[in-house]
Amino acid sequence: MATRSELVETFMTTIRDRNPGEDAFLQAVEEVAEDVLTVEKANSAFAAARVLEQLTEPDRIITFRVVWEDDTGTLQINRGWRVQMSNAIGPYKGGLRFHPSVQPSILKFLAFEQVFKNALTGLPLGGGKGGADFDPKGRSEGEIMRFCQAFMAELAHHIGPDEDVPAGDINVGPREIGYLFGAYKKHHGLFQGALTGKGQAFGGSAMRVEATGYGLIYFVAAMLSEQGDLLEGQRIAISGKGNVATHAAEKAIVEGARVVTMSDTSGTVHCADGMDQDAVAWVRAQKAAGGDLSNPPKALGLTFHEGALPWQFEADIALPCATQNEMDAEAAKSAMAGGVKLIAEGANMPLTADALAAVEEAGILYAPGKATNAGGVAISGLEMSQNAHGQFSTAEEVDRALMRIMTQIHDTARDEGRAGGRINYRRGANIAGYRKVATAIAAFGVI
Ligand SMILES: NC(=O)C1=CN([C@@H]2O[C@H](COP(=O)(O)OP(=O)(O)OC[C@H]3O[C@@H](n4cnc5c(N)ncnc54)[C@H](O)[C@@H]3O)[C@@H](O)[C@H]2O)C=CC1
Ligand SMILES: O=C(O)CCC(=O)C(=O)O
Repeated sequence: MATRSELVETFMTTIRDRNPGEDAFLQAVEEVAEDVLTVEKANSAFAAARVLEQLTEPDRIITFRVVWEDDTGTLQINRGWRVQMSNAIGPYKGGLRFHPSVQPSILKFLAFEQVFKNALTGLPLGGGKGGADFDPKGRSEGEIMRFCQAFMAELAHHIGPDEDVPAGDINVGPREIGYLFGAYKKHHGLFQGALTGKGQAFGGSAMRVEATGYGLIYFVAAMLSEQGDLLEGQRIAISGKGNVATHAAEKAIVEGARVVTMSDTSGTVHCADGMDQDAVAWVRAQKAAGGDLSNPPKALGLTFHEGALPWQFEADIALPCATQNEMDAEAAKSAMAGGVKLIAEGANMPLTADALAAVEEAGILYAPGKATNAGGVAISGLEMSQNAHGQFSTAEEVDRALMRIMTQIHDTARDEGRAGGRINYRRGANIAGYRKVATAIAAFGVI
């Protein structure tokens, strides 16, 4: 009988051959394969359906040209994509990212992760991801609007409330979703919930903006509670300055934790005593204005460290909330040397494979993004049902639902991940997400 690592190696050889050079995608697949291939092998229906192999091959990837005019009247050409990975348990669902680094390998890894994450929410959501290699940095409001409209002119052919429901991701927030939804509505002449993260004036859910960051903190609270510990008084190092980072910081402060860092590509702002909400609001305003964190007002009590990562400062908890592979093994070791005993991912796959190995070897608590940042897509799922029923929930109701869903994801990952007196949340999340999707795929027969 093949050992577990032989199983993974044989499987990954096929996947590598089929996806040469797609490093981020291969990294995400290998991490899941390590945990689920033995489950697949032990279940004859899953094995016969070759579920994991099916899930590594997107249902389709739509590629399109996006032509728009900049403020000087010059024609600009970008490339857009939508990776529709799996609709086994619901319509394709996942965000849109506008960033110059966007290309199919990145979107395939994000869409692959999204399949498992969405299954963990317990809602009927398939997995997808999309975006464009458009860089909004330095672009005017008019340019952003025209880009969004040109992007949607193509994407509108491929999405719809029962087909594929995009939302935001890096550089796609409420403003961009407004432009995208307006363009979708005009294209089809229909008012349909084909996007989530919409403004509440036109079908959006309360709390969608806050959901990913708040949900991350609810998940961390559940991890700590499992250890008989509390958030109150914990020093939390956060990376990033975007939607996830700032809402995680905001909620952590409300819960009595001390947020000691936030960051961007220019460096890290630090406050050993813990930032207040004014400091978080300033960080958020810098992101909105396209500025960096290099010059915090004195009154906020922040010190700026050019080029520094948050992981070189003392903390109890690390929440990487910026982007993929932002924390390498050296950074992870530095965080642990500085006192970090729990790492929970706000971003998608922010730890490199080596960082993950270092964290697991050290035996500290770790939870993967597909579990911890699922709050955003969960509230997107609730936005879809609110749109379908024409009935809207209050912020308090949505927040309660968010807490319930995050606690349920925590408990599911904990129960599947218990081994030898320890909890392996990575394994638990991978197996629980896989099982749900695999059961559906196996039921469909050969199709
Ligand atoms: N917005 C959402 O609801 C969800 C977002 N995520 C993930 O959270 C992460 C952050 O997304 P948002 O906060 O929504 O984006 P955002 O557009 O609001 O903020 C972008 C963040 O990414 C950082 N960033 C971007 N490129 C970077 C780079 N090359 N190096 C270092 N930092 C970089 C920025 O400093 C900023 O913190 C991403 O991994 C995203 O996929 C995950 C689940 C849901
Ligand atoms: O709400 C959504 O559909 C998008 C969420 C997302 O992109 C993510 O979970 O990474």
